[in-house]
Amino acid sequence: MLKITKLTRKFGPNTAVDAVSFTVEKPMMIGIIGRSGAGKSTLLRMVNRLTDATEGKIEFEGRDVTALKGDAKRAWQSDCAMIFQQFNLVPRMDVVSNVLHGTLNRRSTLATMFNLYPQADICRAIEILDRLGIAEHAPKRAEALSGGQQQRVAIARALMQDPRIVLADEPIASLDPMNAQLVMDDLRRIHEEDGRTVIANLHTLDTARRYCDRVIGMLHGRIVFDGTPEQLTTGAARDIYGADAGFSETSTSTSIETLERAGVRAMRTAEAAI
Ligand SMILES: Nc1ncnc2c1ncn2[C@@H]1O[C@H](COP(=O)(O)OP(=O)(O)OP(=O)(O)O)[C@@H](O)[C@H]1O
Repeated sequence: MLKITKLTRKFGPNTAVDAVSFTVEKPMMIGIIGRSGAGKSTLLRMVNRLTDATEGKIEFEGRDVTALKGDAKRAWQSDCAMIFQQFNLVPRMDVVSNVLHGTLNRRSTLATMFNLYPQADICRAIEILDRLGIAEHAPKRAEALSGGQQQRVAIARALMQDPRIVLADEPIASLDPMNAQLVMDDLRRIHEEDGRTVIANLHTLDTARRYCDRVIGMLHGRIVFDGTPEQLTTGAARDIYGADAGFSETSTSTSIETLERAGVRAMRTAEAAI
């Protein structure tokens, strides 16, 4: 369904992404790992068409995504929603309006100017927030929510676009371990329950191993590993991080503790009461 061929992005003399090729045949959850500057963000931004490729091709179900312009490009950006490390919400706007922003690409300028949202969209936004366990925060300003809650609002905004692919650029890098787990659980559910492909840049090995069906490792803009979590041995990780024999996995660990599902549910219930 998604085919990336020799995708390259140069910034002046620096090649951020260097002839990257991979194919996603069926919906799955993919983690992209690698040290800082390996090219992970640039790769995701090219897939979403936020950044133009210098060379190479992106195809989705036979369609050349790299060639899309105007409305067709915006439609593609709805099909592959993006989630960012810093949530990118409008802080002073209420949660439900932030979620409704996910429909921006298919609304008229006039409707956007006057903040006119169809009733059906408002109901859907609340349903999505409810599914993510944060419906009770719908009227609050986004800035009043915790980081973990804000990232779940960002996920809700992405789901509002009904995307085929969800691209997440370091979605848990700013979160504490418990909230990181909630967000990763949500991304996994979005894949399993909705059949959406999730591609997430992750800065820690343990998260990639635990949540992903497939892990892609990048080093200096190139793919140096593409396999299952089981194939991601310490030796393979050492190659990805370009580390010497003293490489330690703990330096790439989030220490996400294994929280019992009941514990997570208890936290969600407590949050609902706030
Ligand atoms: N807009 C830009 N202009 C110039 N250079 C850039 C730009 N964006 C990225 N780069 C460079 O491209 C390389 C890859 O950056 P990128 O952000 O994709 O890496 P990354 O693996 O996502 O790293 P991090 O985890 O730190 O975000 C880096 O050398 C970076 O400095």
